[in-house]
Amino acid sequence: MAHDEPIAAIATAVLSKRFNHLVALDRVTLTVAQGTIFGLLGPNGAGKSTAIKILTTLLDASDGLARVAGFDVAKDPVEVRRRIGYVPQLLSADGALTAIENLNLSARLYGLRGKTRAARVRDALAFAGLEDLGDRLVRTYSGGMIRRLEIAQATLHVPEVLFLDEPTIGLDPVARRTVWDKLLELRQRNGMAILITTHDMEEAEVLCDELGILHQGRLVVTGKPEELKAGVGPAATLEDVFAHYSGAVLESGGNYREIRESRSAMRRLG
Ligand SMILES: Nc1ncnc2c1ncn2[C@@H]1O[C@H](COP(=O)(O)OP(=O)(O)OP(=O)(O)O)[C@@H](O)[C@H]1O
Repeated sequence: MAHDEPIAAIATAVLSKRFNHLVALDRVTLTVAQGTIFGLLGPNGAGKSTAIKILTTLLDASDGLARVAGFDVAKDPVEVRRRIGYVPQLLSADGALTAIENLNLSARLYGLRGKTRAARVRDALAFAGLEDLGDRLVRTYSGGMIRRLEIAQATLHVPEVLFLDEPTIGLDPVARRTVWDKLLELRQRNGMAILITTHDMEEAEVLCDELGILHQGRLVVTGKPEELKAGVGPAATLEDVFAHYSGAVLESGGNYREIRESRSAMRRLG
């Protein structure tokens, strides 16, 4: 490998995870370049969340290697954590606090202080489009506003790689599009690499530069949306690609169990 080759945002080699006898991730080898928005697709139980948890240092792999922003997740987890942001599947903002309080809390956790902290919180509030609502309790926000706040919280320290687990599940089409715009803005402004999991084929097509399909823990294909479609057939849609590689057909709107879970989390906040 040439010395001046840029460090990959994410690089895994034969990464595996077993839960007792269940193989949740099976020898996954993947590279995501800096500045790429990568969409990880796959039916329920395919291993998407497990992959994100290993890459964000929340879970140990059973075998194989994973490097994020150039650091080994097993050997240098603290260095990895400094360089990543993570928006989990269930809501993470605190509904009993205001947006400004939530942002200040995250900023403290990232070790930001004084004027830098105040400036970052101000910028983050503007980024989330919540300047006029920063003093309101988050439980009064819509789902889209909460998601924008969570993305702002997860990027206060300007990470090199941002992970989002089903970022737009349960959002209406307008709110969903606003979240896409925010992610595109982060990529454009900071060259951030972004890895999302999704069941939403429109999201995969419109937002993602590259896709990977996980099926029973195995990464069965990766490529740009256009390449994947062309590989399946002349008039193939991404739904066809998904069905071809995973044998699964998506119900419209994605997975219902998850939508129910995210809605019940929103109810808890409200
Ligand atoms: N802590 C755990 N203990 C045992 N099994 C687990 C654990 N976490 C995940 N699994 C199993 O590992 C497999 C992969 O789960 P994972 O949550 O990564 O899938 P996913 O692709 O994210 O699915 P979904 O789309 O439903 O979120 C599933 O069979 C799941 O039941």
